Amino acid sequence: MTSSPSVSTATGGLRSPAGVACAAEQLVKVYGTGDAQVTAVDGLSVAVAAGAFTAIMGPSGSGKSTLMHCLAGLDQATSGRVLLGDTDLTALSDRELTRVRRDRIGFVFQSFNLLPALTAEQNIVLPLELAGRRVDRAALERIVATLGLADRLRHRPAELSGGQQQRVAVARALVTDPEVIFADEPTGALDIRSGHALLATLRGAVREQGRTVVMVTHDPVAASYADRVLLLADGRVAGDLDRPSTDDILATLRPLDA
Ligand SMILES: Nc1ncnc2c1ncn2[C@@H]1O[C@H](COP(=O)(O)OP(=O)(O)OP(=O)(O)O)[C@@H](O)[C@H]1O
Repeated sequence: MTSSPSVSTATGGLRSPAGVACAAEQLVKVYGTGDAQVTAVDGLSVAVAAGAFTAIMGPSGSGKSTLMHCLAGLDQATSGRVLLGDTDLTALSDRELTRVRRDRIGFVFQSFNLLPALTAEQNIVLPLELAGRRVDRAALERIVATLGLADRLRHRPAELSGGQQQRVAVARALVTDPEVIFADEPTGALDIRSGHALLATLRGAVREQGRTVVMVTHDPVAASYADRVLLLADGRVAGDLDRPSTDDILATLRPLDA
């Protein structure tokens, strides 16, 4: 199966950028040199729809993290283009890329990545402070209320459960109102209940607030929260599922894992 022609083109041309939050065009990422050379992403083209929840799945080593890191401007492409809106990230200087990551992208990592010395609230508003932006108290209160964190704001990460810490990380990703939120195994360190609550929150952010979320996951149940599941194998798109069930995902993954 190849990627859906309505959202990506095999030739890498994005004819209609409207509604596309970010895209890879003929993206190649090679690590190392000589015998140690690994092609992690192999000429992949995909467009991620704005206002949608996209999951990226695939066997270990299929290039999921590499693709996400390139889309998020955390890793440099070897060739091809990476677009965030109309901005070609591959054409930016390091300084410009840092600014794009800070101002236009939100991140949620498996390991929460909260600063232990700061309270939950200080962690949440940190990206705004780093960018020299004003904290919009009303927007902050809305995000905090949606995530059920209102009575936890003065606590430090060590005083919070894993699920609460990850909700703080999601609040931190939402607070700058980024164009895309990238989540790397966001439920990997959570128990099942907290994991489902977090996924429901991410899905709510997409459905109710029109946010765009791209999530790498190994978990077919987590991926079933997404509007679209991209399956990678050997650095290429090997499947592209529209609102799949967990069973659909398992059936498509099985031959790739073999
Ligand atoms: N910094 C690096 N240096 C060298 N090789 C790398 C580097 N990062 C990734 N790779 C290689 O690139 C390939 C794709 O890795 P990547 O982490 O993107 O896969 P993945 O699908 O996210 O895997 P996993 O599910 O195990 O996290 C793998 O063969 C990996 O060993």
